[in-house]
Amino acid sequence: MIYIDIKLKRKNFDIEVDQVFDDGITGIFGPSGSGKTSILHSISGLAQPDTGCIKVGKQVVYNASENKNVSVDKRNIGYVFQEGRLFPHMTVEKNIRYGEKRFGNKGLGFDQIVDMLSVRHLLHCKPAKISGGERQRTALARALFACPKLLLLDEPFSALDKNIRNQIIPFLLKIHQVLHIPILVVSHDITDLLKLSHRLFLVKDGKCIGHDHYLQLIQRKELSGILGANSLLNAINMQVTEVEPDYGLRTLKGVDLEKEVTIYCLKNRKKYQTGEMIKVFINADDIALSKVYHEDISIHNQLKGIVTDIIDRGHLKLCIVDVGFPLIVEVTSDSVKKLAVSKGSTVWCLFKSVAIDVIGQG
Ligand SMILES: Nc1ncnc2c1ncn2[C@@H]1O[C@H](COP(=O)(O)OP(=O)(O)OP(=O)(O)O)[C@@H](O)[C@H]1O
Repeated sequence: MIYIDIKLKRKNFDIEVDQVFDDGITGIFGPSGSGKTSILHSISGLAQPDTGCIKVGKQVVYNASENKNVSVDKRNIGYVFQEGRLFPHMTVEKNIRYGEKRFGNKGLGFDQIVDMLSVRHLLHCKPAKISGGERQRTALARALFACPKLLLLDEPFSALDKNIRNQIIPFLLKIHQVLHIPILVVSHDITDLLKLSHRLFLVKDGKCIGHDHYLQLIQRKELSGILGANSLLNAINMQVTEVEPDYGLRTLKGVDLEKEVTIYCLKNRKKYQTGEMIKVFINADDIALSKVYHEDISIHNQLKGIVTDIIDRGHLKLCIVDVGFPLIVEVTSDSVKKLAVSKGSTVWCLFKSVAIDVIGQG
């Protein structure tokens, strides 16, 4: 847990945050200049709040009233910046081992970290000779080797293209699975954040305007300005149950759901194996609604569900359909009227097997 109750003067406004972050992965999202980095800097010790208190796990790292301000290197917090900030004159190995001298290593061993982040083959290279994604993995390995109690990631993907981002995300999920430490990630791309976590912390003008599950946040009309500008995304944990090698068609089963949900996915880029845990992403506007099941149709996925909520977005409506998990479906208001869909209606949610994006969970 991270407890943060601080005030910090900035040029155009004051940062005022009074929040508790759980031990999961939290995505921090907000307009440029809204104070996201200032909040991470306050937690890490790179900025000193004017008043308040910050506690990371059991350790009070800052308390203005007691004049307590633990220095950056004693806070045991891993911080990974946008461009990794590796030492250019050191090899990947020396970069990773750098934290050891200052903090010691009481957590994962060098080999375990190197294998977890797949950087063993790079150990003798200098940062200039490796790719952006490899540099970010090295920066993550260096942060982990210092055995942090908390990991802060400030725009860790922004210098990377989409394919490389999708390669880094499974490493972050794996880090969280293995270490169970809280991770706060700042990104201007909500899709990246949702690939990592459902929990979002929304910031505007230095204040928290929402800190909740994505599904709860999109239901709040006043947040549509900040969240509505982005394509809404469904993110579901699933397991591969069957692989059809000839067609690349995979059957995926929902994990920890009330009822079994099977969807079909066509992904040839990576060969996922039966039994593998993956995350599945479907854009809300790639899903169509129907009041009937269609026998003769090429669309592979038709999930039956009950509409639990309809959120008004002007000429668009967000239908939340319980198909075993809450599926967000974006359709025009006109379609909702034509189909006479309302709360409690039974509907089929249709989406093509190619409309699904998938990342492994490591
Ligand atoms: N050291 C500082 N002293 C005073 N004001 C600052 C300082 N650093 C940043 N600011 C201002 O505080 C505000 C918040 O900046 P911050 O970098 O925290 O926002 P951000 O949400 O991370 O922005 P971005 O998404 O563009 O990186 C901005 O208006 C910025 O100009």
